[in-house]
Amino acid sequence: MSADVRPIAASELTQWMQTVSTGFLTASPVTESDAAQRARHSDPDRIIGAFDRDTGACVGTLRSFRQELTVPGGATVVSSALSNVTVLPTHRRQGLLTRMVAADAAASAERGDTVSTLIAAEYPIYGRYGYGPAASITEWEVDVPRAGLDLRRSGTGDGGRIDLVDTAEVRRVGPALHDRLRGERHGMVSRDERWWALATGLEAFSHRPYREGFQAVYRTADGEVAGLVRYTADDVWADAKVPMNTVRVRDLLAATPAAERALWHFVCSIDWVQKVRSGYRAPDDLLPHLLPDPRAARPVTAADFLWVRVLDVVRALGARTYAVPGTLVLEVRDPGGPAAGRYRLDAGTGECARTRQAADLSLDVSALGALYLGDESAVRLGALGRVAEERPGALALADAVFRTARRPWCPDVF
Ligand SMILES: CC(=O)SCCNC(=O)CCNC(=O)[C@H](O)C(C)(C)COP(=O)(O)OP(=O)(O)OC[C@H]1O[C@@H](n2cnc3c(N)ncnc32)[C@H](O)[C@@H]1OP(=O)(O)O
Repeated sequence: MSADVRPIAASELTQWMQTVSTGFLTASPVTESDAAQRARHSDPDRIIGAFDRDTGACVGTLRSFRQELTVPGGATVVSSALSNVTVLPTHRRQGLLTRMVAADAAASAERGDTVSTLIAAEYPIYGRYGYGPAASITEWEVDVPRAGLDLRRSGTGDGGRIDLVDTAEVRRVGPALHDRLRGERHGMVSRDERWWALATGLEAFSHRPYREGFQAVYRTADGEVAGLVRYTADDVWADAKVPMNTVRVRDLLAATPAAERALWHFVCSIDWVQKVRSGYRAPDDLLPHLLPDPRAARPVTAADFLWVRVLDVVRALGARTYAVPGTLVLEVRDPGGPAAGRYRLDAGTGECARTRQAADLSLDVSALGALYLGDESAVRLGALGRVAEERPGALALADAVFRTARRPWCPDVF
């Protein structure tokens, strides 16, 4: 079976979306109005399909879009974010994904994007294309009775207040709060107006209906919005009328430690709620330690999450800040890719440039992606044979230079 890989025509969008749906094991049909919605919010040149030459059917999909990724220090770099990657089970392992990624990477290089990002469905897929796991997540389940919070009274205890709000208020205050937070937290990615419309049910695809929930805003004593939580709850009662409900946090943004504490205490002290699922948080999230008994928060998922592929090493390394000064010469392997070469990073000034000096470390571009946001340790990658030390002491220096005090956090699936 041979196939053509190319940007799709507008008339092929419904079929393309149906292929995405099938690839993601969703059986519900995609409608013309779903396609019209997707068309309104996508760049048509960046929707790629693989088409079977015998049947003309769309058998593979990949879409990219412009995203801003916050790097250590608070600056952002432009990323080509990959999404909706599927190949039908009838056409898998024939190299279609490889061809679609190559088509998108060529366009990305032409645009001059600094990195490419994605949320990997499965670990083994993307390393071969130069992506490295750059930010991990942990989800906790809080056993509310064990947490030891005072469930008798509500209130923040810090002069701030929490109010339940409607979704329109979330759309009104959410974007500015998110922008404030992503200016401080590396690993976060931009959200556009459409993101908020989908998250709050203003828009929805028919094959992916919106789930109604609750939302609350934290304001400081001065009335400034400093936190937001969106959550859903189930309605489960066990025998003997024991409430067994679980709250699932869909989004919790807090610009200050006070807001973070208040919002977690709020969701962990709602009547009838036995368990709180935190959603995907950074592995060093404060949640467990905001509870009188941190052991009440049990990690239920700990995994890689955001993957980064560095495309332009000079711009990528020049955009972030570094924990300590020091110079490192990196030999980056990227066969046939744009990142290949030798680079000198001056962590003191934050400057990075191509060089002919002898390398201190050599590594694949995927290992550079893993180091980029400060989540991974160069020493650990050295022990795993993924970074080679060409000058004694260079691994330890790279460890100190690249690591960050807080771990990166990407709260969004895209
Ligand atoms: C960013 C996102 O959207 S993540 C979502 C990814 N999509 C999914 O997981 C949906 C279900 N899976 C699929 O649709 C497909 O199996 C895909 C897209 C993962 C892979 O598509 P394919 O066309 O089969 O991949 P392709 O044939 O190009 O594979 C290239 C290489 O990757 C390997 N590979 C591909 N998928 C996997 C996998 N899931 N696990 C391990 N190896 C894999 C192949 O074996 C092949 O290796 P080789 O070059 O050594 O022979």
